[in-house]
Order: sequence, then structure tokens, then C-alpha cells
Amino acid sequence: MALTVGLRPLTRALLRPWARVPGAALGRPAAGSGDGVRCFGSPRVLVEPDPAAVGVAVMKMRNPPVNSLSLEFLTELLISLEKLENDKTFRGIIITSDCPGIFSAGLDLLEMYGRDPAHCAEYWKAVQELWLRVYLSNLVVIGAINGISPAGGCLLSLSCDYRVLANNPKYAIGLNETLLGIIAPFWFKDVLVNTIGHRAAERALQLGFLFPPSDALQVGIVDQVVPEDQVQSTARSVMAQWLAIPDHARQLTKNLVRKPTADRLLQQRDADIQNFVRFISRDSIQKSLHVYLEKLKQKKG
Ligand SMILES: CCC/C=C/C(=O)SCCNC(=O)CCNC(=O)[C@H](O)C(C)(C)COP(=O)([O-])OP(=O)([O-])OC[C@H]1O[C@@H](n2cnc3c(N)ncnc32)[C@H](O)[C@@H]1OP(=O)([O-])[O-]
Repeated sequence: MALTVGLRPLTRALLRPWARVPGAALGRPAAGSGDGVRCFGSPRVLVEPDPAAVGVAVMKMRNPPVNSLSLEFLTELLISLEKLENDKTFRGIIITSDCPGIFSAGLDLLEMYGRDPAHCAEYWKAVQELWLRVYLSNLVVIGAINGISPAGGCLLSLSCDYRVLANNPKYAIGLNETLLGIIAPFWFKDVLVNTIGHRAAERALQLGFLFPPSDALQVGIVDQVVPEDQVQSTARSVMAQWLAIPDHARQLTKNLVRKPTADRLLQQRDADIQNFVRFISRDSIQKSLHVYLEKLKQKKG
């Protein structure tokens, strides 16, 4: 049975594939920034030009307590990314977190638990859109991963061109969906396979590995592990290296490498949404999510 995806007007306008968001073309000078510095404010996404690097924006995620990717947060991220993509003064973005110790806890479980199919469909479309936008961005995207980064947080990291992880034993990164009793969709899996190879991904996905920093570096799920206080400066140095390449050559090459993976989803977005809604609506899956959410609560004591 075909699923009708009912979207709210804002999300509908925003989430048309590659739609341009009306009025989102240019950042305005931040209030009080008399020097004309561009800042794209939104409650959960702070975007400001890197004062030390021309053409580079730093995007800080601040959706406390854990930067879970709720529909509202995804929408704000998408709007900010759209603005940056359209603003020719920017050539690169550093994505990082403003929530201490947490890069992103991944998809917001409350957007998938106890929700009706139309909501789940709208949510999944936004998740797809975020991935496509980051993965295929014309900008250089560097992840400055300053906290734990499971599941959807890992996908966001994997979609960057380069990942710098803080060397803190409390942090870990990976696609841990099986630990929740759910399954990483094929495009999450594809990006992991592309990054760490088939055999390592096969183990990591089935066992729901969350790699601590040294293992993350060894398996290649991140490109560099540095002391926590050097994450931002390292991301900036790496950015300079990437920006030394002419944009057109780098962008076309990125597209060449990434397009086949993105196309697999683009060719079946609606079917993927329907699959997700069918899957997440199953009683057994809702039960697993319930158990996992209870565990998170109990852990808090
Ligand atoms: C098929 C689809 C593919 C799925 C992909 C995914 O990404 S699935 C996602 C896979 N993600 C995971 O498996 C990560 C699950 N999360 C964690 O393991 C831990 O929260 C932590 C290690 C990120 C932070 O530990 P910490 O001790 O610093 O913090 P804390 O644990 O005390 O949490 C604070 C509050 O946030 C809440 N909350 C947390 N996460 C989520 C969430 N994703 N969503 C919603 N809410 C979430 C938590 O319940 C609590 O709420 P309360 O009681 O205040 O109302």
C-alpha cells in the first residue's frame, strides 16, 4: 500500500530535493556585530565565520542535552546548510558541537517512538535530506567531533569529508543501531562500508560497535585523533589543506566519488520512507525502542 507522506508547510518547502529555501539565500550581519560579520542564528544551530580562516564557517550544534536529531533540529540544520551552500563567501564548514561531551546522540528516538506513520514519514524524509545535503555538499565539510557520536551522529560524521575526533576515553563513534534492536538503513551501511571497508563494516554493523578513539583511528572511521583542546585547531589546519585545491576540481571529484552512493537513495527515496515507516511501526520494534528508552532513564538513576 502506498504511503501518503503528509508534510507540514515549512518542512514541505524545505525538503523538496534540492529546493531552494525562500529567503534563505544570504546570511545577514548578526545583531550587534557592527563589523558586518555574517552570523546565521537559529536557536539550535550557531553558524559563524571562523575568525582565523577566510571562507570557513563553524557550525555548532546546540540542541541540549544530547544534540539528538529531532525534526525541528534537522530543519534548522538544513536551513543553515542551505544558507551556507548559497553564500559564495563560504568554501568550507567545520561541524562541531556546543553540548559538552556529546557530538550528537543520533536520531531522536522520540520522533520514532509512539508516533503515527505520517509523522515517521515526515521525520525520515528530513533525515534523508540532511544526509544528502551534507554528503553531497559543494563545500569542504570537516567534522570536529568533540563528543560521543553514535548512530545518526556517526552518519553525520561519516558524511563529512574529514573527521577529527577528540582523544577522550569517554567518547566513541559507530553505528550502534543493532544494540537498540533496530537496523541501520542501506545508505548508512553504504557510507560505513565506503569508509572502513566491507569486512570491518560487516562486524561493526552487526555488533553495533561504538569505537573509542584509538580503535576509531585504527579502523579508519575517523581520520585523526587529537587531544581535546586541539580538535578545532586541527580541523582548521585540515581545512586549509583542502581549500588549497581549486574548488571546481575538488567538487567534481567529490561528486564523482560520492554520487553513485547518493544515487542509490535518490532513486528510491519514497520506497525507503515507506520501508522505514513499516519497519518502525512494527510492535516488536516499538517494544525495543521502549526498552532502550527505559534503559536510558534508569541509567540516569
Ligand atoms: C532505523 C533508524 C536508524 C537509527 C539511527 C539512530 O540514530 S537511533 C539513536 C541511537 N542513539 C543512541 O543509541 C544514543 C542514546 N543515548 C545515549 O547513549 C546517551 O544519552 C549519551 C551517551 C548520548 C549521553 O549520555 P548522558 O549520560 O550524557 O545523557 P543521558 O543518557 O542522561 O540523556 C539525557 C537525556 O537525553 C535523552 N536521550 C539520549 N539520547 C537520545 C536520543 N537519541 N533520542 C532521544 N532522546 C535521547 C535521554 O533519554 C535523557 O532524557 P531525560 O531522561 O532527561 O528525559
